[in-house]
Amino acid sequence: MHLEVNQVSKEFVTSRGPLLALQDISLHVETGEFVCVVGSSGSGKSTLLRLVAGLDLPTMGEIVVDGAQVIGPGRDRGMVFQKYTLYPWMSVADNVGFGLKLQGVPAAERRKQVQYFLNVVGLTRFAKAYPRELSGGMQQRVAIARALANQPKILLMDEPFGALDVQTKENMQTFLLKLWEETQTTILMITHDVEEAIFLAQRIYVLSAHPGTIVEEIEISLPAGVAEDLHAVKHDPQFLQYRQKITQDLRQ
Ligand SMILES: Nc1ncnc2c1ncn2[C@@H]1O[C@H](COP(=O)(O)OP(=O)(O)OP(=O)(O)O)[C@@H](O)[C@H]1O
Repeated sequence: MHLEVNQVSKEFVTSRGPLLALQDISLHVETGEFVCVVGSSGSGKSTLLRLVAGLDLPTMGEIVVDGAQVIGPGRDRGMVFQKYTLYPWMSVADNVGFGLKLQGVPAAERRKQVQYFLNVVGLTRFAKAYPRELSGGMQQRVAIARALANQPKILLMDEPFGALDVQTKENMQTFLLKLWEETQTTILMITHDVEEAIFLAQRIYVLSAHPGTIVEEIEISLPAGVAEDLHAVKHDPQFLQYRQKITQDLRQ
């Protein structure tokens, strides 16, 4: 898997004239990587992810996945949004299997896949439950299972934990890091949360606002002993250095 965003700009036409949301964005994600784009509100993060998802098209530049230009949504890119986007009338299992059903995967095979991915996100016991019976964090885990069930080349995550309370958010961050390590899923995630980005990503692009431009690319390397412990890592000198640098970049 090789995702490339090449010199992408996006201009919106608004009632107050043209608005340049993204300017000359170039980035890449390789197989198995966990990459975060961090930016403040209005820096164009959602716009960028929508372009990668193929939900909208760039004004200039191109987005390429494994040599093919993105011209619309595709199963090779799985999406997880901030708002829970589960179908309320479907059970958890049916939500996870929905994409497989659309693809025409036979019922028996579908059941196997659904079981597998529910197990991956630790929700086997809730297969028959309905979304309204689950907490926010659990619903987001179902959404992740649903995206993974389609076996995308890359998982695109738009502030997936933005709507969760602090405790649930921390649990989900730890969960996602473990899931990424175990499944070797390629992930591109956008967030405004600098600490979240440093904890999760191997590489971070910092997006500054008006217009959205990439001002920095940072490789993250944290000491093995604390890298997977969200609380310990926040006191690590290296972590604090990254945080200071990114916070400074965001203020530019
Ligand atoms: N469809 C649209 N039409 C016009 N302007 C838009 C549209 N979508 C986004 N914008 C503008 O583009 C800019 C970037 O918006 P975007 O939602 O991508 O930012 P963001 O970084 O995701 O912000 P937030 O973190 O607050 O969600 C904003 O100024 C926004 O008003």
